[in-house]
Amino acid sequence: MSERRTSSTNAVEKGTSDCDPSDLPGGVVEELAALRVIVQGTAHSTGAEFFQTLVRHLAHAVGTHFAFVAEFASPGTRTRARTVAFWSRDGIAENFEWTVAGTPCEDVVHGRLCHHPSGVRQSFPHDRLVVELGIESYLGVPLCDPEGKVLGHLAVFDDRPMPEEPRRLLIFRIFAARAAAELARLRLEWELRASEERLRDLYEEAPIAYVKEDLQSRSIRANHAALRILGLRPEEVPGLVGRSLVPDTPDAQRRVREAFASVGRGTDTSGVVLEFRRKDNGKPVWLQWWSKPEPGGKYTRSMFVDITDHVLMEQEKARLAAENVYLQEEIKSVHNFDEIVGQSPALLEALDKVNRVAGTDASVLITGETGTGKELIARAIHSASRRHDKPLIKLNCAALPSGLVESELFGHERGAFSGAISRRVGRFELAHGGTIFLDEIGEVPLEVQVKLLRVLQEREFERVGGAAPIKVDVRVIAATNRDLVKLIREGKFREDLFYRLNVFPIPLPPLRDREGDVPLLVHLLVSRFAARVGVRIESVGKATLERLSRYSWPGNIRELENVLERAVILSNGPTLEIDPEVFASMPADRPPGANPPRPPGPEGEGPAATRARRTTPLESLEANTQNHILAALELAGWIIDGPNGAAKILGLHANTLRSRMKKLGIARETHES
Ligand SMILES: Nc1ncnc2c1ncn2[C@@H]1O[C@H](COP(=O)(O)OP(=O)(O)OP(=O)(O)O)[C@@H](O)[C@H]1O
Repeated sequence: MSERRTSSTNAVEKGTSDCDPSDLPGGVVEELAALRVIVQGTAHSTGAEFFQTLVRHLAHAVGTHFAFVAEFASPGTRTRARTVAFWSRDGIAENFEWTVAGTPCEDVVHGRLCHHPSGVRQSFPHDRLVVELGIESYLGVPLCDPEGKVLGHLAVFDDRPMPEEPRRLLIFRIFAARAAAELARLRLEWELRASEERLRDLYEEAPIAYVKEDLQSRSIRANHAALRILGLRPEEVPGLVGRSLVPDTPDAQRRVREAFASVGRGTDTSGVVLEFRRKDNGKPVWLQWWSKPEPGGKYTRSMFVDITDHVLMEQEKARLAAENVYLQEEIKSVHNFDEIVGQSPALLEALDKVNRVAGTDASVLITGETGTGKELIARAIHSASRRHDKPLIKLNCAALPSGLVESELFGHERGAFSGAISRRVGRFELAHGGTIFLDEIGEVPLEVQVKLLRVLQEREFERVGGAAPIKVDVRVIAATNRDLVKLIREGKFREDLFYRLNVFPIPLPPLRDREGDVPLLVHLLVSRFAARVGVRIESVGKATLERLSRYSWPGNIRELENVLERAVILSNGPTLEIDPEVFASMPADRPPGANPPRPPGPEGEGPAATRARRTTPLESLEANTQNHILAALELAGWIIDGPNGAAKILGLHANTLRSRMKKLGIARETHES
């Protein structure tokens, strides 16, 4: 059939020019005429219009009042059919749908040509249309796709008999072949559209983001996931330069440069991690990105997934790791926070300031000679503040080469400078929610002082090599043994930073000004070292204690610690004695009544130190501690806890004091009796 049609079509095309139809046999002439009708009538139409033309011409060609083309109402079932074009007497009528069982179409839809020359009404008395129209005859043929699958059917019918006529059948078959071809084409078109729609839905609704862009990273198309992740509105997509969403940090720029270079070379980028900023709110997003150049080389197709949560987790891990390293360092240095010993007015005045400022968030500047307990005081302020359960992070600014102070304080991005292999979390970030203690603040390089000032004023900073500001909630405590006013005069310290830090100054007295504190410290430190070294020392020799009290201690408590630690290690009895030779060899010893010498270095130029002579009779460490606690209890009216309690005076935790009182047998009755 199709071979004949092909040759006939050619014949029609030729016939109009150089072939005389009267030379051909009769059947072929009929066929040619029918084909001409179809070709001319339907040449420029498709779909519904095509079928309407077809049924009109068919009815005329075979001489019937009625003709239709029908398809199945629902694909996959043959129980119901509906017309796609219906010719009724002298015009196109409304399409209709019907159940094929019990109608002349029933056999046709099952694949058989069916001709009822007459008697249709009698044979199908329940077919409403047949009865209504008074149908007498019927001719129907199935319409099949090239694989033989029935897609629908073509039928002509009439209220007059339709005798068997080869010519009519031939013409009918030609129309049927054309109708079948159009129906098959429509079906294919429909399937194509449906699959395109499915693909579009898949593309649009895919959980993975897809973007098509040119080699300058101008986007052409983006699916919903891409819009959602990048914070874009659909109308912002065409022409948007993807690179404009990459932050201006060395690391982010390098990554995107490398990714684009490899796409430009025609290679895939598989799974690179890129950092972007959302278009709508500038928030950072991290994407794992795959790009593939299109075969033409002009566009790339990219897909990406949002891994921001994962990256943030990694960063938090890095922060915790940094915190861990920091804490490990901290653990190595033993702190005795609750053991601020001393009752000299100079120390009590400093402790009173600690109490007053601890509860506020004010910056504190602790000044004093080396070894006077500045760090101890900083820790005491933090412990008594509302931030006590958050970290206290310390940085000794003098312990680092000046080039590293900035990155140590503020962290750095990967690749911020040569050697910055990975991103580093700075001490300010570690201290978030807590306190940062900047020891030796006078050593901070001028360029870093600017950044410090910004944190103090605005509570934000940027990592070295980073563009995005990082907000922090950190209380700053700084300490120095240098004369900052002098440094300001010399142009080495910023005045504005000084005033910001100096909101609440706490000057710590040197040990030589702490009248009466040396014996207390001696007893505390000797018992601490004895326990550590594992020796039993019950008292300190009278002469030794006098010498210790007389000495001017330019290195303050740290120097006292060193001397006592050495003495404890060398001790050979329950009474600690220090050879007078040791004092003779020490630079700052002074005879009783003599003015104390000034400590070495520029900071020694301070006010003349007061004399600190010790006249306490020799007693055991235990007795001394007992007396000391009793004195504090008396002073506090036997109140242990609270701001004016004995524990506060002694710089001890209330529970520690209670357990010591119990151990030493101190009770109020004892006092009252
Ligand atoms: N009042 C005190 N009671 C008990 N121990 C103290 C007291 N003050 C300081 N110390 C001890 O003295 C040592 C030195 O103190 P710290 O490190 O706080 O001094 P610093 O002023 O910060 O020193 P530097 O200026 O050298 O950094 C520490 O071991 C500390 O525990």
